[in-house]
Amino acid sequence: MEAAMKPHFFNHGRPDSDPKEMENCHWCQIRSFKTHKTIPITIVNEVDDEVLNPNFRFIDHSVITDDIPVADDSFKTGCNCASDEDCMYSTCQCLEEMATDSDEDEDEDEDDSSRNPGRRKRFAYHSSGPKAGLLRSRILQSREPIYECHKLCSCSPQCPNRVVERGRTVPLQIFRTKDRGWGVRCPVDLKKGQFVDRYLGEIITRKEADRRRAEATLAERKDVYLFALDKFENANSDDPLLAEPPEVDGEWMSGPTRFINHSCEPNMRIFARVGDRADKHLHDLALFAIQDIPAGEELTFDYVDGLEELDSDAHDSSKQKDMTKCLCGTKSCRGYLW
Ligand SMILES: C[S@@+](CC[C@H](N)C(=O)[O-])C[C@H]1O[C@@H](n2cnc3c(N)ncnc32)[C@H](O)[C@@H]1O
Repeated sequence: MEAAMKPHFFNHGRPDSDPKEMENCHWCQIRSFKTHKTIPITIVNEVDDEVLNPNFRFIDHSVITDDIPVADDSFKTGCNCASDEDCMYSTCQCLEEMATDSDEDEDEDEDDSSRNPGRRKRFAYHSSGPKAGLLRSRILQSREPIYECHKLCSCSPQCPNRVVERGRTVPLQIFRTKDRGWGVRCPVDLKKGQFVDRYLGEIITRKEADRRRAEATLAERKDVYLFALDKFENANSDDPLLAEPPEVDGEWMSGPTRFINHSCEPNMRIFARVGDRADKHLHDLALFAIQDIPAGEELTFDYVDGLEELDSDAHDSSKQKDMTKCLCGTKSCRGYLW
């Protein structure tokens, strides 16, 4: 690892540095992100001599491939709330499809519908006090999508309904585990309901994802990095992208979340987050802490969260021989990843 870092720390930045070498350097890639000074991504290996695959590239936003249509700006709409505060209430157009209002939320400590009966908070987050900006418990326990304001809305970038939109706010560290390759931890404490980061990658058609799966020598290896954007999948939809949703491939380009390992007792969960509803098929995969996570604890999520077929395969002895053994080490470990 030290040898791999040397060219970066001694050469990159000099006027005579090889631009190609710098382009392929992981440290140059992560240092180029505008968040690097305040919330850096770091890479450490205190276990062995492994380095990250040199063909992997760090990116700070997903790359939409040419085959994926993006809605024309004329089809996009934002809310026209008069103030940022208005974006918390059911009157905000961005929240029309949020399932229910917040007064059903047991731990909602700040709902003012009793004081102000015409206005019911509907957005996904707590709005004030120590929990401000954290996902509300009812949503945290559900698998409901999160609808947020975005850049075409009339509200400001500080709008309380733009948590994922504003991006990662905590540093992350990629570290070498003893038995599961690389993993990820956060050097600061995370709170239950706190947004951590998006899962990034190349956004490709399902057809292309199937082609890549078939091309990979071991299909299981490829599946590890492919996530379908299927929250709104509807086989009968006239919209081909909802009938056959795209997938995100994080194998060769992604952010730090691509190195997060699986646990059968995870401390995070992925939520579908929608910005502009015209681009629903391109919803974000947003990772949130589902419990308080102390600084330095490994971050994990359940790779088969809600996928009953894979879950039952893990208990089927005839299928187990072809499955990857799970080493999460938790009490409720299913024994196999997939
Ligand atoms: C998305 S990658 C996570 C990063 C990976 N550890 C690496 O070094 O690139 C998924 C792969 O990590 C390993 N992995 C993740 N969670 C695991 C677990 N609970 N038990 C065993 N292996 C795991 C498996 O090899 C799996 O195919």
